[in-house]
Amino acid sequence: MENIMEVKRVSKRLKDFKLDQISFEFKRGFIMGLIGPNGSGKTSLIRCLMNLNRIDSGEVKLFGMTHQQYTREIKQRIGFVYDQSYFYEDVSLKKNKRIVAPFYRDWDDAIFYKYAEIFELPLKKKVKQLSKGMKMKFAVAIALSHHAELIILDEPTAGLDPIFRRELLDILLDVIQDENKSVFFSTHITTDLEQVADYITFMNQGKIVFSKEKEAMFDEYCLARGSTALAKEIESLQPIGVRKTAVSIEALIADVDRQQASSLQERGVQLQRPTLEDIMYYTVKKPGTI
Ligand SMILES: Nc1ncnc2c1ncn2[C@@H]1O[C@H](COP(=O)(O)OP(=O)(O)OP(=O)(O)O)[C@@H](O)[C@H]1O
Repeated sequence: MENIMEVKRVSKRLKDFKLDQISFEFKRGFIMGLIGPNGSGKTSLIRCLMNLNRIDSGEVKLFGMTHQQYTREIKQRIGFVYDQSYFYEDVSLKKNKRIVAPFYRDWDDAIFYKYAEIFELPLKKKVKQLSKGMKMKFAVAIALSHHAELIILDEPTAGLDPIFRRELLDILLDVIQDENKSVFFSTHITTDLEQVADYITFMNQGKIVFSKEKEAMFDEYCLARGSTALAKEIESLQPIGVRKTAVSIEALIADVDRQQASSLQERGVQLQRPTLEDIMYYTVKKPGTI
């Protein structure tokens, strides 16, 4: 499958913050999740992808095109859900839809009304009268209504209740049933990514920590647990991060081979598959802190 997105050594300074040499690729037909702690640069990166932030150096290619040459064409082919509501607050949903639709060459009213029904959108209400979840649903309905090949969402599930969230994730999964389409979204809710993402891109302090296929990422890491008596054994494996209490030690380890694993288990170390949250926590956590 071809790349729908190619980001090469992208840097962007924003006062005292810097996106630093960001590189990753994303294939058509999949879901990629973007994670990272607060302030790691997820929104800034998404703004670069949308050309809302002009990059200082490097290259962003979407559908094989750069914004410098083809920004209008690129934006036609992206359904974008921004982290702030960008609709007219004092205007009804229906009117907002009428304002937005003409910007898109392939706008499809039938799809919009299909989602309006699924989401139970109160089309006559003003945007300002909607709950946060409803605003998000409206933004998603708009993003899905112009046959976009790539849907980019900045924290779409933030502040949504579990039912809304599950519905939205199902819709994103539904989008990629069409192999031509892809979804790229940032989130803090790592379990959402465990459920739906095919690829994970992890940022910290303006840099990419990794960008990997999800299952390959899980295969690479392992969580080791034991009593403090096993601390030396566990620490000799040069863990990425360690958490100690008075009685136990837990550590995230990369690239443990089978032989090492069985010898650790024989000595009483418990090994298990980490969650995405474990991987994030131990990678970001400074050594020596609790
Ligand atoms: N226009 C700007 N001017 C100056 N600094 C900025 C600007 N936009 C973002 N920043 C800074 O860049 C850093 C990264 O912010 P960004 O919103 O990209 O992070 P994030 O990973 O999306 O965070 P969160 O998870 O909290 O939403 C922050 O320190 C922020 O203050």
